[in-house]
Amino acid sequence: MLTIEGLYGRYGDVTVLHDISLTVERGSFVSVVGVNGAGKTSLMKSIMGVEIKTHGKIRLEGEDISNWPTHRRVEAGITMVPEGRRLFPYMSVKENLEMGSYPSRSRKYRREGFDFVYSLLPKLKEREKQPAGSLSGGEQQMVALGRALMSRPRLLLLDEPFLGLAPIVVRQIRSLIPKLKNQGITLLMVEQNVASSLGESDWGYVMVNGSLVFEGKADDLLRSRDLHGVYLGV
Ligand SMILES: Nc1ncnc2c1ncn2[C@@H]1O[C@H](COP(=O)(O)OP(=O)(O)OP(=O)(O)O)[C@@H](O)[C@H]1O
Repeated sequence: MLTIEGLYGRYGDVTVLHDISLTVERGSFVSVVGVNGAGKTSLMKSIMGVEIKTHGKIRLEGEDISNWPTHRRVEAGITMVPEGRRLFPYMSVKENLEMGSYPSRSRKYRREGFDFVYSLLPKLKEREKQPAGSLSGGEQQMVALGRALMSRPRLLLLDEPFLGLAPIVVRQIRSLIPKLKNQGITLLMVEQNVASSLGESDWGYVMVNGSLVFEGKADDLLRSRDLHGVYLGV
């Protein structure tokens, strides 16, 4: 679904991503884990084509999208749930969801988007008239996820979806992952929370200082001493 080869990313003169190569198989769930400042968000932004200047190849189902503008990448089926959710707090849940749809497309298309999101996240239907800012952190994360799903993505990027959430809410969000996979959605998640992300994923990468330093089956990585070394410095 997604192949990245020899990717470098920079802000101005400062290079923060170094020679990244990564593959996400269609229908899989892949995690990239790393500590604060490792470059996880920069990787997500590179795939979406926002903010960061990149050099290297990004391919979606074999097609080179490296130089495509962001809107074209979204139309091709990639969407991102950004770190910190970035909701519009004074707008209703429904209006926030609508922001993830295409105003230019038919009403039927939008209705189908809502049907899809509400079938996966029924609680949002109950809350659709409520201002998004009045919801709990976990519910807001669901709205951010729902907004990303409105465009019916093939590849969903999740940037630290568990940040600041209570363990019970983390479990609720994790339980959605198999449902998303059942809908044919491929997932790439970046997280600091190793247990919550790797635990569910098919394949994992470990990022340190803007480079991917190990990869492997999630279970093997979770047991590896190297991973503990990255996190604990031992
Ligand atoms: N817009 C920007 N301009 C300049 N440098 C940036 C910008 N955004 C991030 N950086 C730098 O790039 C590096 C990687 O940051 P990034 O946000 O990608 O890391 P991260 O792993 O997502 O961290 P966090 O968990 O804190 O979100 C850091 O050194 C950061 O200071």
